Amino acid sequence: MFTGRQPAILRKLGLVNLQLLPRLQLRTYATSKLAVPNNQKMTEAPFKTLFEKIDQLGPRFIEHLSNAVAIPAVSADESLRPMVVKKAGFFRDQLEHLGFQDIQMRELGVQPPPVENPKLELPPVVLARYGTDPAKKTVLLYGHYDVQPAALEDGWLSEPFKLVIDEEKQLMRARGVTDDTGPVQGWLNVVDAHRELGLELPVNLVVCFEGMEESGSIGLDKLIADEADKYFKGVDAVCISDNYWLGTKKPVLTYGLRGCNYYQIVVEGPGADLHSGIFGGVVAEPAIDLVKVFASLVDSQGRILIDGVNEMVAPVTEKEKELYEKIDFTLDEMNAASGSETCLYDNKSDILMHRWRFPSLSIHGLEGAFSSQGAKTVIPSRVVGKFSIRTVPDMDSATLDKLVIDHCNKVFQSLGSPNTCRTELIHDGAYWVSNPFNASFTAAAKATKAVHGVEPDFTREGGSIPITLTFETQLKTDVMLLPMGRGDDGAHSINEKLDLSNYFLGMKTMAAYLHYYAASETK
Ligand SMILES: NCC(=O)N[C@@H](Cc1c[nH]cn1)C(=O)O
Ligand SMILES: [Zn+2]
Ligand SMILES: [Zn+2]
Repeated sequence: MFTGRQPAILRKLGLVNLQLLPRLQLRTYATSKLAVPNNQKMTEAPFKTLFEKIDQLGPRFIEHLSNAVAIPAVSADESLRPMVVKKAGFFRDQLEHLGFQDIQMRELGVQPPPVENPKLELPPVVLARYGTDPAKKTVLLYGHYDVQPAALEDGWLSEPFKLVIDEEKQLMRARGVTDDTGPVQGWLNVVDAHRELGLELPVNLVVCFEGMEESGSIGLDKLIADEADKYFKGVDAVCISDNYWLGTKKPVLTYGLRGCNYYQIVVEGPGADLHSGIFGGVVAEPAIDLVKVFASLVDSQGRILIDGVNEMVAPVTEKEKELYEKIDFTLDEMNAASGSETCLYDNKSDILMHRWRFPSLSIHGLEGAFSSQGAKTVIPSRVVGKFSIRTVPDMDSATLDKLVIDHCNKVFQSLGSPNTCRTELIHDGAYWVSNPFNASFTAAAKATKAVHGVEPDFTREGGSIPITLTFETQLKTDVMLLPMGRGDDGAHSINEKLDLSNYFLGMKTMAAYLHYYAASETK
């Protein structure tokens, strides 16, 4: 249990909802089983001490996270690029302070089109290593320090770039707490806890933190390919903590991701925005053309209507069907996470299959059109529609691009509009499916059992981490996804949160994973 000093410390940091402050009690997230594994190496580094140290350093770990999320590092917003760079510096400073070596801020050059500012520099990739002992295994930790956009007026309960602790719900709220600033900070805290104890890390670490993940990891593929035999030489396993449990109670380990091809449709016409009373019914309106193209992409049941797309999807096998039945998940959990009863499917298997192994098409937004309160009577002269397709085995990315662009061109042609329309890919990232039967997954499963007292479910994820497949193929190594947050954390949404228990138990699981992996029989 934290001491009575905690609330004052947190108040000084401005971390709590002040009305709730007098009742604030940070719990110690005791593990259900403080295992000392039956392995010689592990008994030298008993978890009990390590886990107690993680709890004891709680205020420091929350303060670091609070400082990190205060930097609005939104990679999709060109005007905020200096903030993304600032956040890279924030983590570099911590790495330095923690004794990491060979710290490099790798520049990736100018961001390729489509982009507003043709001279916009990509944010740096932060590389660092901790230890170079040839007798130890080497684990590469990948994470991203950029975040999705967020604005108070979208419906946040508090400023999105200010960490607030909700004492009643025992959670932290801010953009990035779960995706992916919390887990990135968590890894550094694990190193911090070892150092505070004078406890040697059981593995060498290589860190790769990027600032463009939420915008397709532009530029990172090349760096990884270039460094596979240099900076990343000798990496035995890659661990990524950048996804979520399926539900809210049971920890999971993840062996699959969907890919994501993100497109924009640009429709242009009149020379300027026009008065609809003067020009309405007289000029061809770009927004009308755009919604017609949008409407041709997908139906209200989520079926993709672009010829040839569904035909690329690998068929469902009987063996695969059994997998879904074993997963701990319910329609109620799905509804709770979406805050609605809008699910298109009424049973677990269909939900999981449509989340993990079928493609989906989402319409994200419309740039250039009136979107404020009130009733402005304008005809926008140029609109840009944004949509993406989550991809799955065996879809081919280049073939998909061609099918999508041909489809949009064909539909626009059929409108007979004098406007112009072009569809282009903004960025893409590959899907990834791996085999969860390797030393890294086994170590993570043991760590989960030791910390949470339950065996994890093995899941796939509907989201994407564009660089995952690149790590696997370029480094010729196993990649394992070890999520920290829960399925209802609201990543990318309003009021993104990370439960305090997930932050603390997550760090303990990360720490235990490193120890179990070090002790495994693989090197
Ligand atoms: N936590 C992973 C995540 O949120 N990934 C993003 C990555 C992305 C962004 N654009 C395309 N892929 C996701 O939306 O899945
Ligand atoms: Zn992420
Ligand atoms: Zn994300």
